[in-house]
Amino acid sequence: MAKPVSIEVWNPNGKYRVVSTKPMPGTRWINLLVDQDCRVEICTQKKTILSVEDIIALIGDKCDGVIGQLTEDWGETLFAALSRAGGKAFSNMAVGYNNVDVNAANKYGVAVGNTPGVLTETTAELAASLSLSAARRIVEADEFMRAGLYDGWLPNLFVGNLLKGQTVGVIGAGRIGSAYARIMVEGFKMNLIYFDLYQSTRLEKFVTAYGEFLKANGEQPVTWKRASSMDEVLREADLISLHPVLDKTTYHLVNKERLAMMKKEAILINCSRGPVVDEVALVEHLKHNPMFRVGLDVFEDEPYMKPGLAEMKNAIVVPHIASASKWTREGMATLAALNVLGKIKGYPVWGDPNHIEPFLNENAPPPAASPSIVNSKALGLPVSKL
Ligand SMILES: NC(=O)c1ccc[n+]([C@@H]2O[C@H](COP(=O)([O-])OP(=O)(O)OC[C@H]3O[C@@H](n4cnc5c(N)ncnc54)[C@H](O)[C@@H]3O)[C@@H](O)[C@H]2O)c1
Ligand SMILES: O=C(O)[C@H](O)CO
Repeated sequence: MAKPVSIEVWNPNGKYRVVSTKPMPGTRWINLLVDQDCRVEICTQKKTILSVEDIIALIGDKCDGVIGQLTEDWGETLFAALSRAGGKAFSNMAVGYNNVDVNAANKYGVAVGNTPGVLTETTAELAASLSLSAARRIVEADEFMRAGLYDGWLPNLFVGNLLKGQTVGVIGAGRIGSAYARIMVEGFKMNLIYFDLYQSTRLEKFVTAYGEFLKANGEQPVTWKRASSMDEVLREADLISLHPVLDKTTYHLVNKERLAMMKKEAILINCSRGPVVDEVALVEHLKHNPMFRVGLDVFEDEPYMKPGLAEMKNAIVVPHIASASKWTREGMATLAALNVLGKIKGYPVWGDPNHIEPFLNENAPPPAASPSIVNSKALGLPVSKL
């Protein structure tokens, strides 16, 4: 795209120019920017993934801030272009920001925003959906019905895994990993084993309390265990869900050797980032272990799947939709816009990215702060006292 050919403009005479590389759900995010004297330009180009050149064309000669997407390569070239245009504000419309070279942003004094918290339960619910779909072979059974193959009930038709009393493993018990763990423990009475670099005390207290409730009511209590290593989780769990950030320490965290550690009939779920799993090794493992199942929302080379994965009946694959609920996506757009607006207006940074609810209350003006700036310390940005 040499020059942006399709742009939707709001508040053309606004003092500040904010570019959004994609249309985003809802209109609150636009109104919040327009109300603060921003001209909002939304790229409506049909191209799904914009190139660096496309985005440079969008930035142009004067741009105060950009709202971008996790599919875009935000590094030296784009932050230099934004800086040349006078811009100091960028936000990913995502909580993950592995597509952003934060050191390059620091070099140009550009704030990097992300959207934590608003997608926690939505993502955890999708991971739970994939867990159940894999355990009970829902997709295979649906295809069977639609193919007209059903000719009556049979004792062994699509027999799957019972989750109750089994062990659920979580790798990365942060916001989403903890929310997923609670769903699977409370909803299906599973026992938890988790591995994280940090202790998840709140999650441990929840499982303990729920176990005490069950015991007091004559039921088998649930248990929790903090594993000393990721391998311990892989060996012990019947169902494992991956929720770490993607960085150089988690790239191919699940590889051929670790897949071999897992139970032959285990279920692996990945709603974090595709490169956390060696997908080539995963396809081989699925081929040689027909009772092993996966549920994948993310892929190593999105939008492509590694050869062979699409043919695997023991794999459920969906196109990176874990945060795709209306409320969450509109909230992500709002947080991303407020990150950019906050930097433009010189607001401080919100002090607690785990409690961003005040920014999502549609009946009240948002706090005069940027919800979540990942390089606020590096840029020496003030923290809100609100
Ligand atoms: N598929 C989707 O649509 C979707 C939606 C939301 C988030 N995500 C991904 O999920 C990630 C987690 O989001 P979150 O809000 O829970 O973040 P978070 O920061 O709250 O949790 C991430 C956790 O990973 C842990 N961790 C980091 N390195 C680890 C390692 N080597 N081993 C084990 N644990 C490790 C951290 O300690 C932290 O507790 C995001 O970074 C994003 O990439 C994907
Ligand atoms: O990191 C994220 O937020 C997801 O991948 C998209 O919602």
